[in-house]
Amino acid sequence: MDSILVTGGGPLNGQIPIAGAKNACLTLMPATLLSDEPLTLTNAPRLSDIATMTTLLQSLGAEVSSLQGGQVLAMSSHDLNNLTADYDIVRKMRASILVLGPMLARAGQAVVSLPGGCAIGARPVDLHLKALEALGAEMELKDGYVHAKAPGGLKGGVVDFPIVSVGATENVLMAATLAKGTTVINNAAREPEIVDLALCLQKMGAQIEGEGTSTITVHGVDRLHGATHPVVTDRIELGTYMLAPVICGGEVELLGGRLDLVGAFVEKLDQCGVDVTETKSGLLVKRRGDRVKAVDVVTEPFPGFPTDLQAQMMALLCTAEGTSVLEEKIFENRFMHAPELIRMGANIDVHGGTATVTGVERLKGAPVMATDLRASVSLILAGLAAEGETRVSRVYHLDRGYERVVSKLEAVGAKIERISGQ
Ligand SMILES: CC(=O)N[C@H]1[C@@H](OP(=O)(O)OP(=O)(O)OC[C@H]2O[C@@H](n3ccc(=O)[nH]c3=O)[C@H](O)[C@@H]2O)O[C@H](CO)[C@@H](O)[C@@H]1O
Ligand SMILES: C=C(OP(=O)(O)O)C(=O)O
Repeated sequence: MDSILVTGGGPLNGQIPIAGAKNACLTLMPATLLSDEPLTLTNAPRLSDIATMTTLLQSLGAEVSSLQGGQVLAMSSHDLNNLTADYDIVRKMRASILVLGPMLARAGQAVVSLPGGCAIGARPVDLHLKALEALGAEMELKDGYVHAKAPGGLKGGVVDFPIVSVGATENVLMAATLAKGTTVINNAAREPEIVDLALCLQKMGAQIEGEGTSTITVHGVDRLHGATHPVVTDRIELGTYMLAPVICGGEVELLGGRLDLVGAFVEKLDQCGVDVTETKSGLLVKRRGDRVKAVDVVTEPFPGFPTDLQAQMMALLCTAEGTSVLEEKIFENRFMHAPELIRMGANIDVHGGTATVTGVERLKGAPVMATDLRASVSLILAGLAAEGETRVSRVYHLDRGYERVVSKLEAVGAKIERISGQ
């Protein structure tokens, strides 16, 4: 197992290019199952999660070619010769459940392994199943698998989500494109990844209105055709690297960065004492003083502060002046980075879904363990600001969501290296 060694040091200066969004690409890829014509995605990120989705789609009979070093994914689902998403693939990645809606819509049946919980929470899929039932699907849970059927095809319906779910909105949005009649999705997720999916489906011939708002209306069509679509910028990778010059000092331009993707996050940065300026190529980030000020953060669905940036924000607030309160409202167990940050000298008190962080002047390097994707990168950010060396182990979590993290940070002056097999 590889680890990453970070030596805390001076300011970071230069440019970091931001990749296409993992979470958009993971829902755009299953959209290929909706059509027998090719779907090509450009600006795809090169990540292990994308490789896992590739394997899953191929196991269902789709052809997926990774071109231009992985930045272009050429997919074609002419024949779906297997309608079972196997446990051995699904268990690796929860986003695998996103093949359920498209398979059901196209083939009238699907068997998908239940993904199970993960380190950050139980993460049930009940909302995915109920939403598809509202479109006439019949569901049975057997031996750890969801057996779904829609013998006469899916029919438009009304979906009322009791809470906002990104994945469930994506699943039912894809399914509704081929359902007979009109579907209304109430309390839909508004994340940029949903808008990106809707844009791609529209290019494929889907009739969708209201994407980016809480009510999405889909008028079903008989078939979808091929399309080419660029994956939207990764707002979580963007937010993560925006924190690098804030934690270390210096000035970094995030190429491809867009303010509309990170509004709530930028608002918090401004309150902390950080300048974020739009440039021709992206966003320029610079800390105003020597040390940021404490700020309270509550995670919420978009357009609120994203849960996927909470760990990284905590790493920053560990060295802020004053006491910050972070409330995690999306996942019940998403503070596993806190004990590791405490090993580096942070002052953090966790009670249920609330973490109180009192800033210290400087963290100290230590061996730490990554427990999930965003926790891993928060420890790297903390290490960049700490005195001495920080070794982050279990970095396979990081490979799920950050491409070329070492070279991107090295390019702006960070002392960071990947060590194989440790
Ligand atoms: C691949 C992907 O895009 N992952 C993102 C997606 O995950 P994901 O789509 O899994 O997250 P959801 O928005 O569905 O989860 C929100 C909340 O709803 C709960 N829930 C969800 C579905 C369900 O059927 N029942 C249920 O109770 C979840 O446990 C969680 O507490 O959105 C999350 C919230 O922004 C992000 O942190 C993840 O990075
Ligand atoms: C939680 C995340 O991803 P996933 O939903 O794929 O586990 C994430 O991207 O931070």
